Amino acid sequence: MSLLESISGPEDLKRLDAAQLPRLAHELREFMVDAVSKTGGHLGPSLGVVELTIALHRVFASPRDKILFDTGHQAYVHKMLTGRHDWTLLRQRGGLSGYPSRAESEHDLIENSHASTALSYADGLAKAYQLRGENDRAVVAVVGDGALTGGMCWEALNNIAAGKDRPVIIVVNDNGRSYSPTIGGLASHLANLRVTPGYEQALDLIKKTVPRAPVVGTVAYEALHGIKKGLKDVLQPQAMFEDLGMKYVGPIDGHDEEAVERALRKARGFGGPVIVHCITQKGRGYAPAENHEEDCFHGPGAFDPVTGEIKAKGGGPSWTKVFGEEMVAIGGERRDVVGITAAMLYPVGLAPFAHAFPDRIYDVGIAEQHAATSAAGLAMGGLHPVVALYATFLNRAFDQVLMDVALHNLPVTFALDRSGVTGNDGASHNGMWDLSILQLVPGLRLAVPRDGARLRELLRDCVAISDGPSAIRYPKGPIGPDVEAIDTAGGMDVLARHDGANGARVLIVSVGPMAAAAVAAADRLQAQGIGVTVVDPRWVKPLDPALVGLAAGHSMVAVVEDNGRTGGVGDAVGRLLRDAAVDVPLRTFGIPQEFLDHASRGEILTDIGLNEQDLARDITEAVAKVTNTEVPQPTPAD
Ligand SMILES: Cc1ncc(C[n+]2csc(CCOP(=O)(O)OP(=O)(O)O)c2C)c(N)n1
Ligand SMILES: CC(=O)[C@@H](O)[C@H](O)COP(=O)(O)O
Ligand SMILES: [Mg+2]
Repeated sequence: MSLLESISGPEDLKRLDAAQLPRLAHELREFMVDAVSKTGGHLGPSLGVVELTIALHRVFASPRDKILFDTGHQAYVHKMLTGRHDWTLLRQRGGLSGYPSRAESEHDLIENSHASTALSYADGLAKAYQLRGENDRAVVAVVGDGALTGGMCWEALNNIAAGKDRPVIIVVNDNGRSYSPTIGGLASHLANLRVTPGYEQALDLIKKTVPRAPVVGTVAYEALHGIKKGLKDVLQPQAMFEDLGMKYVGPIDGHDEEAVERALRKARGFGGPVIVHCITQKGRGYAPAENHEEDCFHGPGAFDPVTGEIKAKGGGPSWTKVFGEEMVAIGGERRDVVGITAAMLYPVGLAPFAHAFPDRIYDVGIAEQHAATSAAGLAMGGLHPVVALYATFLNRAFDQVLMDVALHNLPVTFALDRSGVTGNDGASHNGMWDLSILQLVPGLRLAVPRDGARLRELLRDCVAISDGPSAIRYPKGPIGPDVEAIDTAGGMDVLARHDGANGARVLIVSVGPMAAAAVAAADRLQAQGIGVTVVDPRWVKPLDPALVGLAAGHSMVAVVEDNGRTGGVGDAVGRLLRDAAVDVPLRTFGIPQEFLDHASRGEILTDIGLNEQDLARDITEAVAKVTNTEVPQPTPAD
C-alpha cells in the first residue's frame, strides 16, 4: 500500500515520520498528474501547494481548526489528504467538485470559486470563535499572490489586523503568477530574488535598480504584482503589519515541508493575526507544467501524462477566439479602443490584442471592480475601453457598472465570456446572472450574438456606441455554424417561420446561442401542425419595439435564454408587452434560479429543458394549455 492510500484523514498524516513526507509528496504529485491528465483540472495550482498543504494538516487540527482556500482551485491536495481518493469523475456529474465542497467533507468550507474572499471568511470565523469563547480554534486562510490583488483581501486585512488576540493565520501562496506569465523587469527580478537570502536588501535592490520593463503591461505587471511588491515592502517585520499588531513570518521556501511546518507552528504560537509568506512554484514537480509559458497548467483539459501534450478540444473555433480576432481587427481601425483584463489575458482572448497593441492593454490583476471604474476613467479620458471578463465575475462589479460607468453615460463595452451554463466549474462559475443584473442598468445596451458572424457584428456595434455603456455576452466553448436569418422584423432577425395546421401560433424569442435549439424545436412544432415564428432580437436591452406587433400576432410567446429565469430577457419581454397592453401568454424557458451542481454544459442544458426536444415538448404543452386545444405531443422519435 502506498503512503497516500494509508491516509484517510489528517490524523493518519500526523502519524507519519518527517522522513516519510518527501515520498508522500511524490505520491501526491504522481497521483494528481495521472488523474488530472484524464479529466482536466487545476493541476498547476495544486502541484504548487503539495508540501504547504501537508504542513497545514500536520500543524492544524482540521476540522476543529479551519483551513480556508481562496478561490479553491488549489485544494486537490487538501482533498486527497482528507479522504477523497476517487478522482475518476473530477468536475463531472457524480464526481468530485473541482473546488472545496461541504457536501464532500467536513474539512471543506468555501465553495465559491470567486477569488479574494478567503480572508473575509477568516475574519468572520475568528470573530465568531472569539465571541463563542472558542479561542483555541485556529483559522487559517491560504491565499495566492494573484488573489491578493483583489480589493476584498485588503478590506479583510484591515479588519484582521485589528483583532490582535484573534488567531488568524494568513498563508500567502506566492508563486509569482495568476494565470499570466510574469514578464517585465520587476517581475523577473522578484522571481530571482524571492529565493535569495537577505530578502530585505534584495528588495532595496529592486527599488534602486530594476528598469521599467518596456514590454506588454509594464503598468499591468506592476499593478498585477504591485500588491506582491507592496506585500513585500510592507511584510518587512518593522513595517505596517507590526504597527498594526500583525506578525510576519517569511519568506519561507514553500516546498520545504519542514520549514513550512516550523513557520506554521511559530505562527500558531503567536495567538493573533499573522502572515506566513511561502514562496512556491506553480506546476512544481511536473516539467510540462513548470515549463508551460502561458499558465503553468493552470487548468488544462485532458493531456498526455508522459509528454504533457494537451489534447485539442474539437468543435472548431471558440467564442473566445472569435472575440479576440475581432478585437485585433477593431484595434487596427480604432486607436481609441483599449482592452482591460482582470488577470485573465489569455482565458478571455485578449492576448492577440495585447501582442498587436502592447500599449493599449491593461491587466489590472484580479480586480473586476477596479477594472470597471478604471474603464470609466479611461472613457472619461477619451478612450473606448473593452473590459473582458467571465460573466460570473461581473457580479462583483455591478455597482461600478451602474454608478461609475452608466451614471455618467460612458462609452465602455463589457465583453462577458463564459456566459450561461459553463457546467464543470460548478455553481459559482455559471454565467447565469448577467442578463438579469444588467437589465437594471439605465442606458446600457446589451447584445447577445447567436453565432460567430453576429459576435463580430455586434461587438463592432458596441464599440461604435459613444454615448453610454454596452455589453455583449457569449458562452464557453466552440461556436456552432452561423444561423442565417430568413427575414427581418424591425431590427430583429427572423430565423424560422412555419404556418400551422391549427390556429395556434407560437412566437419563440430566441436569445443568442439558443438559436440552434429554438429553430430545431420550431421544426418539431411544425411537424405537429403548430405554427411558429422564431425571432432573434440581437439586442435584448433595449428590446426592439417591433416585438410588440410581432407578439400580438401570435397565440403565445416563448422566450428561450441561457440565463437565470428571474429578471432576464423573458421578464423584460413580458414587461414590454404589458406596457403596450398586449395580452399574450408568455413562458420563459431558461435556467432555474438555483445553484447548479457541477456537470457538463450539455448535461445541464438537458436537465433544465433547454435542448431542442424538451423545448418542443414543453412549448407544445404550453400552447395546448393557453389555447385549450388538443395538440399532439411529439413522439420521442420526433
Ligand atoms: C473574482 C475572480 N476573478 C477571476 C477568477 C479567475 N481565476 C481563477 S484562479 C485565478 C488566478 C489566481 O491566482 P493566485 O491567487 O495567485 O493562485 P494560483 O493559481 O497562482 O495558485 C484567476 C484569475 C476568479 N476565480 N475569481
Ligand atoms: C478557478 C477559475 O476561476 C478558473 O481557473 C476557471 O476554472 C477557468 O475556467 P475556464 O476553463 O472556463 O477558463
Ligand atoms: Mg499565484
